[in-house]
Amino acid sequence: MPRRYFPMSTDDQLRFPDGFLWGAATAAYQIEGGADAEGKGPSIWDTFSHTPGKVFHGDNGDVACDSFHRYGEDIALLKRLGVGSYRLSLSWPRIQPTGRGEVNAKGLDYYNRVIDGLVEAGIEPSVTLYHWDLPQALQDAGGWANRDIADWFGEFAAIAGEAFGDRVSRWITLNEPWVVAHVGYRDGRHAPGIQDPALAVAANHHLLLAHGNAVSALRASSAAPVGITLNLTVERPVTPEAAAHAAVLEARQNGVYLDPIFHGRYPELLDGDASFSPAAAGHVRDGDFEIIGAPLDFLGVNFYAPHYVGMLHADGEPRRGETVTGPDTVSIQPDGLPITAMNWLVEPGSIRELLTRIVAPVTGALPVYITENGSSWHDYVTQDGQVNDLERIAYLRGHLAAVHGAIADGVPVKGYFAWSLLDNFEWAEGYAKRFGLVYVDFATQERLLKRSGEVYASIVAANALPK
Ligand SMILES: OC[C@@H]1[C@@H](O)[C@H](O)[C@@H](O)c2nc(CNc3ccccc3)cn21
Repeated sequence: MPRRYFPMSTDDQLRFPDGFLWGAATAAYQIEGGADAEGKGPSIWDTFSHTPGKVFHGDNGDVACDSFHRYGEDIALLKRLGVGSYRLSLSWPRIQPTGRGEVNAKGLDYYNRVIDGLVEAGIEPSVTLYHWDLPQALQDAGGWANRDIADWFGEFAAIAGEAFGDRVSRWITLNEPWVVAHVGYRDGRHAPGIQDPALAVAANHHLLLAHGNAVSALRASSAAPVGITLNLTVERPVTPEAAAHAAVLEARQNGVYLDPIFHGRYPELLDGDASFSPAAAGHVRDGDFEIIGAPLDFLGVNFYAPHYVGMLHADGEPRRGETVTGPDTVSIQPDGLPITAMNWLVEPGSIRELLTRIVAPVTGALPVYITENGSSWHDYVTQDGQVNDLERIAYLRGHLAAVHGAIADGVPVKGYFAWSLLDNFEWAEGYAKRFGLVYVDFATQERLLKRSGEVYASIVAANALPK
């Protein structure tokens, strides 16, 4: 990969390339509330969050950050941050209450208000079509395990493209299809809460078909660039013996999306493994890879933390910091690395490794956006009304420096979206885990810019990271 030179740093700061896109991200179910407002149909997360035992503390997204009503406050906060773009997602059941056919005009009206407000504020709308909140009526028809969903999603994409395509600056078809398939259908920690590897591997393939149909539908209805967002993993073997296992884990999470999209096949490393490879499970039909491989304008990458993996000791006993993950494998929490409130490791160099070792060899000159990166900490408001989230600031600075390093290595990273603009509904963790640059008091819905938000705003304004 050619090393790209531009005056990227001076003695006291790391300067990002001119035109680098700074943003912040959210998702519909996590911030909107208005769960049944103005004709919105139920989503699988409405169902899941109201199912006892599924979400911490019994939390749900009925109100969330009340952005259905307070989107103007959110836009004002985006302006305060000075970001060039806001990554939001559309609630499919707010636009199509049953996921097929009838369109809810009031649902379109809401997103028109938000998108018009962003455009008026000079902030580019980066719109994710699907961020996990499937219409419940489609789940009742099999959800992502039903191959017909590829057509249902294509229809939804066409509606969105025709309604908003004249003002959207970039489209993301899916957010993290791996989580949708494997956390929703394999381990069941997320909606729809299914634990069935066969359905998970089917969903893996149908999500890609749906993605391909959405690319075509958006191309027909909007001039804006189109991409997909993948949560790619960095698996670090702690011994040479664990290297093969690490490669399999990366194939199971990265390869099952990167390879079909960019290489027209599933990972050879998974050949014969019907529980992870849709090809081995018999889901691939003639013409599928032509649909899935629709050329993209960019790749979105979500990344938070690396994983360390090793082999179980001969005595079969996991050591301190080791968790058994298979007959002879363990995941490892290395000593000495900070961990966030989500128990995720803080190791900024891993995002540079992800971009240089895993992404760039596949995407080449294709633009890459970090569509999510951030951290959760035990934030609180001090007596003098501040949130001094120093750990989040350290995480942010470390990861931006590493992204800067990847750019210097020649990876064409064109933008960075902080996760998240707001503290919000953190899926199965409910409101207990805060990722926002803005603190939300859920009792009053008051928003308060954290110290990290102030620091991010200064980085954005300078297009540089002070050393
Ligand atoms: O958990 C933080 C965010 C979440 O709020 C976003 O909606 C979602 O896009 C997101 N993805 C990840 C990374 N991947 C992941 C892996 C397993 C379960 C959940 C998320 C983190 N996050």
